Amino acid sequence: MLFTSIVALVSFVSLVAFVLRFLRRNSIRNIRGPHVSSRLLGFEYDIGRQDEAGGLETKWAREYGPTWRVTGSFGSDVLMTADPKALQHIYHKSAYNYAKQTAQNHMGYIMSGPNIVWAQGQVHQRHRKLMNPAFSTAQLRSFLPLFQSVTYKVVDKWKSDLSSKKDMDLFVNQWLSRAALDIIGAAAFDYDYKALDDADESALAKAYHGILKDINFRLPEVEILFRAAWDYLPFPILKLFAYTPTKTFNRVRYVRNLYNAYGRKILREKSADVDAEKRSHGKDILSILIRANDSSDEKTKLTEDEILAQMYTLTLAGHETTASTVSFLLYELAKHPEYQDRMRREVMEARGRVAARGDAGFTAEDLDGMTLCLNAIKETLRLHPVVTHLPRVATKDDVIPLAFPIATASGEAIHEVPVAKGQVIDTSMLVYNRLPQVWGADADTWNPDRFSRLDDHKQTYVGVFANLILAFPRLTTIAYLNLYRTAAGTRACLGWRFSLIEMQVFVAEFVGAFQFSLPDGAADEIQCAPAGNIMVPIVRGKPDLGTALRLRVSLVN
Ligand code: HEM
Repeated sequence: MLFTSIVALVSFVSLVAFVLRFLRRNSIRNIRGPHVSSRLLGFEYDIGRQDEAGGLETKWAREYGPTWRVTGSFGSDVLMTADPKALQHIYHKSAYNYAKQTAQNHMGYIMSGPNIVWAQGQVHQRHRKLMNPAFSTAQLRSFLPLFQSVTYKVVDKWKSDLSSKKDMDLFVNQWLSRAALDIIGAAAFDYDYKALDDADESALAKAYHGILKDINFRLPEVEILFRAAWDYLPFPILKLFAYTPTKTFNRVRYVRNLYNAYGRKILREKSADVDAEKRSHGKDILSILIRANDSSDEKTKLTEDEILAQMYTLTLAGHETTASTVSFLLYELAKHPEYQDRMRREVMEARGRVAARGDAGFTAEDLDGMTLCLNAIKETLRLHPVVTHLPRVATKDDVIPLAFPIATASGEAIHEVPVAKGQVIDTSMLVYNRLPQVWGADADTWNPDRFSRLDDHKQTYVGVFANLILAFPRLTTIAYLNLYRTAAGTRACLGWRFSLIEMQVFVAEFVGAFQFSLPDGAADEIQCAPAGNIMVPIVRGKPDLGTALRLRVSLVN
């Protein structure tokens, strides 16, 4: 009742603010686009209710071209785009002119406080400058032995379980998530989450499991409106919403309080002068961050709350993302046994060279030399981007260029879209990653060999890794390939190289030791479901199991 009253009040204030804003100017009215089922709830309701993430947006792009207009919450007009030039413009060329949308961004603040993913403008620049040194290539490569030792733990456990049976069915994503959590704990703050030892005993590991899904999956209508209204409210009011009495917010508060208790203790230990020797040599991300902070001037320093927020954010941003991506990759290998065999031969040949050298494990160069494995990672980031779409808001009037012209409602072909200050633009990495114009006629299918024929330097640069990840500079998304590249630029995923090395280790060790196939019924059971702006694997019809992707695992002969 209390919550409903808050929502009613917030919705009223927001509606007034929205109408005033709407009456001012609208420069995208002539752009064509689909109808949505509710003008009040907007397109987020429709795309959040579909079975498979991205199906609807891909259909829209095929009908209207890679840029279209769609109704957002409270009947607002949102520009949606997957156009490479538009993404490049928004994420690289004019990044600070496109701010994060409060309705979506503020949850990050409620979850972990003033962190780098939430920060904007100059505050973001300050966070990024202090955090960058901890993510240099040399620094991240030094984590390779850690990635390997955690991965061997899973490999040894599975081998031991398989010593008495031919095969077993596992929720592989849950194992990967626990392994990735142990890795980020050790790499980021030299802390052992003990998630692999016994997840039931580790309160933090248990609390984290599936949290990104739980706080975004199929939200009730009233909560969708509540969050949409945040766009129209000032920060001091937004801060109060941390105390919202609903299941979602209770969960967020529980995890944050639990985390704060551990985080403050770790931070105190790291910052204390008692172990100055250890502190000056600590190789974990937090130690590097504290050293960079100590030597920066007062104005640019991170506060204790900001450092704490980064720690929590790195944990959240850095484990389920990687675990889900590798799970989707193993799922694709189960469906493509011929590619799995080729990858395994590649891993075995590399192992032969490692043994001939007398080394114990792969070096970073060995992993980089495994082209088939690398292509499988790129292709999975392309077809199953964990972050499917991100909204941005124009902070001033601008003109967004297009690589692929679109026809307006009056039939005119346009090569750019003028946008007014305040315009919301939803950028779809998922649709970009499936554009036949960029990836070829087979863009909807998983085919890692495409990366042997594609020259990503000829593509419009959108993302770091393979031009894939908005978030991962050139290898993709626009972000990983072009995709990781898209949210690349100023706000590229800071952990993309960390995640890449981690994925290379997981893939080489798992494929070298195990065969993956689909258990009976799994083809119908596995669902890549939308949860807010991320994609999560769940068991169809059983979302309460949390994120879950079941595969059959057997030993390689
Ligand atoms: C497959 C794995 C991953 C994916 C798909 C991914 C995706 C993304 C995306 C799309 C963004 C941009 C978000 C936005 O602009 O709103 C981002 C930012 C970020 N990611 Fe990742 N990420 C991954 C792994 C990691 C890992 C392992 C870490 C940490 C070790 C990490 C740390 C961060 C941080 C700190 C940011 C914020 C950067 C900034 O705003 O300056 N990510 N990531």
